[in-house]
Amino acid sequence: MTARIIDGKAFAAKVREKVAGHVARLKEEHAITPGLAVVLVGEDPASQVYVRSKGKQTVEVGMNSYEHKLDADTSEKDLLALIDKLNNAPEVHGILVQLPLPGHLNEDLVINSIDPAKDVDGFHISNVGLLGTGQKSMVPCTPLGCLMMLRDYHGSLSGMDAVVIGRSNIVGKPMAQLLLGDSCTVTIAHSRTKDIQDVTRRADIVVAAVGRPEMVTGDWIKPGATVIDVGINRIDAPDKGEGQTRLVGDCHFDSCAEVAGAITPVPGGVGPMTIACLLANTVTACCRANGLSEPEGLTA
Ligand SMILES: NC(=O)C1=CN([C@@H]2O[C@H](COP(=O)(O)OP(=O)(O)OC[C@H]3O[C@@H](n4cnc5c(N)ncnc54)[C@H](OP(=O)(O)O)[C@@H]3O)[C@@H](O)[C@H]2O)C=CC1
Ligand SMILES: Nc1nc(=O)c2c([nH]1)NC[C@@H]1CN(c3ccc(C(=O)N[C@@H](CCC(=O)O)C(=O)O)cc3)C=[N+]21
Repeated sequence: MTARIIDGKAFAAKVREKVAGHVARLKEEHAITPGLAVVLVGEDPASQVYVRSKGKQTVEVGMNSYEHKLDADTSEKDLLALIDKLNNAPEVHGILVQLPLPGHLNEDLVINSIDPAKDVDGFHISNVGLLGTGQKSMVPCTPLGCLMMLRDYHGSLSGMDAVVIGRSNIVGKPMAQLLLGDSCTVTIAHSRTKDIQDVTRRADIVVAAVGRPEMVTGDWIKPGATVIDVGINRIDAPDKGEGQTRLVGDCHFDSCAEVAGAITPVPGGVGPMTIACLLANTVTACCRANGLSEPEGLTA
């Protein structure tokens, strides 16, 4: 079998188009421009790339982008003061604090200081609790993007066996909640899972969010299953020349694609959908903040 490739890049472009349509409507009918504030502490080069690309795409869909770059040694007090200012700024509808934060900053404290209504990452404990109890919330962007692609490909996910590899608060756990919400039978695997290949081989859907380059190989996959590769790993690529690197996922693409029914590539899979969902969440947050009906099909 050769898997169908789920084109996250093309899907993300469609989501951004929808978002742009809603932004135009908000501007014309209500004179409101949605605004997204991104806070970056420190100078991690990978984070800088993401922040730049988020800012660019935010502007491309017609929203306002506010970038706040703080020194790596910024105090917790100063960061919390900035978040407080953004919480109270009416032109800011979404706030994202890029993770990971430098070690001296308490991530939980910082995230929980964001107004939950502006928490477009969906990481605030209130949003986590709302998602876990099936109530309306802000849904984390990466799992939301995965869910959109799965729903688009399968239609209904009801009754499917899904295995999520990874139990982080930002990907694995919310992904499992969303799949459960769509009535999958969900298993969460992690570094202590025994005979993990046997677990994944039973799954109709495998979502890999591990952070280990190409760990999941074709023999882990049931023939015809759908593989969603969340991993973003930069590895050395001496074949491309000295000092060159390439991006790979947590799944070994070629061997998985031989067995799977469908698979997302890296790059061009989950990554672009994550940013598109961030923009979607910002529009949703803006509509809710203004008591307007929220766009359909852009949230879970
Ligand atoms: N495409 C996108 O938009 C995004 C991509 N990512 C990427 O997704 C990946 C995961 O990110 P994140 O969730 O933040 O990572 P974390 O490091 O927070 O979590 C990794 C999870 O994988 C588990 N794990 C580690 N090693 C193994 C193993 N050998 N077998 C089984 N499970 C294992 C860990 O288990 P345990 O809990 O037991 O330690 C943990 O639960 C990374 O590659 C990251 O770059 C992340 C965010 C967005
Ligand atoms: N508060 C917070 N929210 C996040 O959502 C968040 C974060 N912190 N910290 C870092 C991770 C990582 N992340 C990615 C987003 C897009 C791509 C993406 O677009 N990737 C492209 C390739 C980009 C490249 O070439 O480097 C692709 O997969 O095709 C990747 C990774 C969001 N994260």
